[in-house]
Amino acid sequence: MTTATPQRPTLTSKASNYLDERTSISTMVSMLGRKIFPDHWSFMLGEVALYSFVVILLSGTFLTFFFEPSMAEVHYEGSYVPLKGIEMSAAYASALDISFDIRGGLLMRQIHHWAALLFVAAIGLHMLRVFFTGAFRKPRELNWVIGFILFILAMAEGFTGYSLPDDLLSGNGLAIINGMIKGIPIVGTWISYLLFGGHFPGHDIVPRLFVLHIMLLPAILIVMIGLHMVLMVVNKHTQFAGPGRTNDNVVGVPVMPMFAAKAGSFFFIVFGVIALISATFTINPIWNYGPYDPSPVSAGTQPDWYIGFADGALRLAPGLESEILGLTLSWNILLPMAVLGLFIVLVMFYPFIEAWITGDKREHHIAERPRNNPTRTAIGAAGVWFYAIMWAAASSDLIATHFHLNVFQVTWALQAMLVLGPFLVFWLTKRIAIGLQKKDREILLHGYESGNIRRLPGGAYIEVHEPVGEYESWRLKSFEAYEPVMVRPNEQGRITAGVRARAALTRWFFEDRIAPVTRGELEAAKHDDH
Ligand code: HEM
Ligand code: HEM
Repeated sequence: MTTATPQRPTLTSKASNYLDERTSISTMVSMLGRKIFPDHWSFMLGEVALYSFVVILLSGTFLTFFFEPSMAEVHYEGSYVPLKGIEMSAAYASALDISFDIRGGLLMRQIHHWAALLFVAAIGLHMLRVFFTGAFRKPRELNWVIGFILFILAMAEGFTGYSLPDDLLSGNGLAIINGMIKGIPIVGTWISYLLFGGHFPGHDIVPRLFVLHIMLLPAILIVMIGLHMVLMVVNKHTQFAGPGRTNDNVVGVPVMPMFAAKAGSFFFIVFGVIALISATFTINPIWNYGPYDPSPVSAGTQPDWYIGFADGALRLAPGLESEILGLTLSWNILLPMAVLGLFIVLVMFYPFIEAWITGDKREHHIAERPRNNPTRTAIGAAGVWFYAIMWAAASSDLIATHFHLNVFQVTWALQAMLVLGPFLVFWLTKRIAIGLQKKDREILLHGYESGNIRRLPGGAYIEVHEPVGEYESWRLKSFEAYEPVMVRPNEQGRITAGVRARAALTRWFFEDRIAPVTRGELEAAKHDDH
């Protein structure tokens, strides 16, 4: 008989015991390790956002070592010959040094910039995925709001970063912001004075934006992303319908080891793709633009893609001004600011607005197929259209020059598309979604059309339908019934205007609703097919 010799503790086990005895971290690690993640390609978008943020942090830290956030005037003496001896700010000179005289500097600038572009794109698509699958419904409304704040913070990070190198483009961007601020009646001029430390452009804006860009905003972003992830774990992830997947379970792979291995490798893929793009495609060649000078106005320039919608909104606003009590009201600035503000508030609080309209207080853990909620999908499509037109309008001059059109006509066409387009897109999307629902109903009840026509002994012709597979049938059947809210008098027995408005909205939301297939209908269909 042999006795097992006790194994000597290894250095790692000793270290982990030491840590665990002092922090009880093992409980958390094992809980998190057992967490289940469902699998669907669209859940990758949030991950891309997360990993590109890590790339931004790494490259941004590198840039901070060499960037000089100062608007003190210097004469450029670096190795880029065309700008030699030119007067510029220390910030612009240091960004040129990073590009030409610091080893790996240009690649890092490009990695930082490309990662920022990808970051905001991934967030935008992630947000659309969450919206169109209804993943923002109870209990995830708060995480939607946190996510939306992240989106705003990301745009603020992008704008402040873009303004740091103090080249002609970043200066033009700041000039637009200055104009917008000054357009606010009464307080505008004062706010501009405070922000720029005197007359625009002043000498303070770059160091101020630098503090925001590398310290305050990233710190808030990191905390909010942490909160976003904690809430995601607490609420559990939604999953698409399938055999064995219910509102009360999550089917997928555990974090340890499968998901962690997958996520780890995916991080390196995202990093690799960003590095490859950055090594091969120029972004923001500031040496071509020259230092900022308020007098030259460059034509055909574009902001980073995610700021385009704000620029476009300004271009589409009618050039109206009125004077009240000696105050000039610039509607060309106030109107787009009000419309954008309203748009942002509506998107941010959409989960609460929809829940109020539908009166739905249930928890939802199954991601909805966009067609199964035609009104929401149509609202989303109309919103995307509205955003896309404002975004396209940021290039109205380029559209005109490229297609040899009159820039005024391009603006009028875009204005019409901005105002009328959302209604058309809403109607069209809703009809398509309802059409798809009807098709799903048909498939579920009678199977797929096979195109195979048979003649029966009695002479009649029938088309043979192929039965739906088990997985497909789960997908088609997973359709939650929604009911419009009933109008009820309040405690005083009165029907208030609020109740009436809610009733009208709920009717509108559920208009042309397709009811889910019932068990009775399925049985009857089976019987018919026999
Ligand atoms: C810095 C930006 C963001 C990062 C890094 C991020 C990251 C993530 C990740 C990794 C997930 C889990 C995987 C997935 O579902 O894709 C997730 C889920 C989620 N995110 Fe974000 N997100 C960000 C912004 C947003 C925005 C802008 C919104 C909405 C306005 C949002 C709303 C949500 C919601 C509701 C979930 C839970 C989804 C579910 O359970 O199906 N997030 N986020
Ligand atoms: C979501 C977060 C961030 C976004 C979207 C972002 C975006 C940008 C952009 C677009 C630029 C202009 C780059 C160029 O010159 O072509 C920039 C510059 C810069 N960023 Fe960031 N950034 C972020 C976070 C950070 C962080 C966390 C740091 C520091 C740790 C940082 C440090 C810098 C520095 C020093 C510059 C100026 C250098 C230069 O322009 O060459 N950034 N950022």
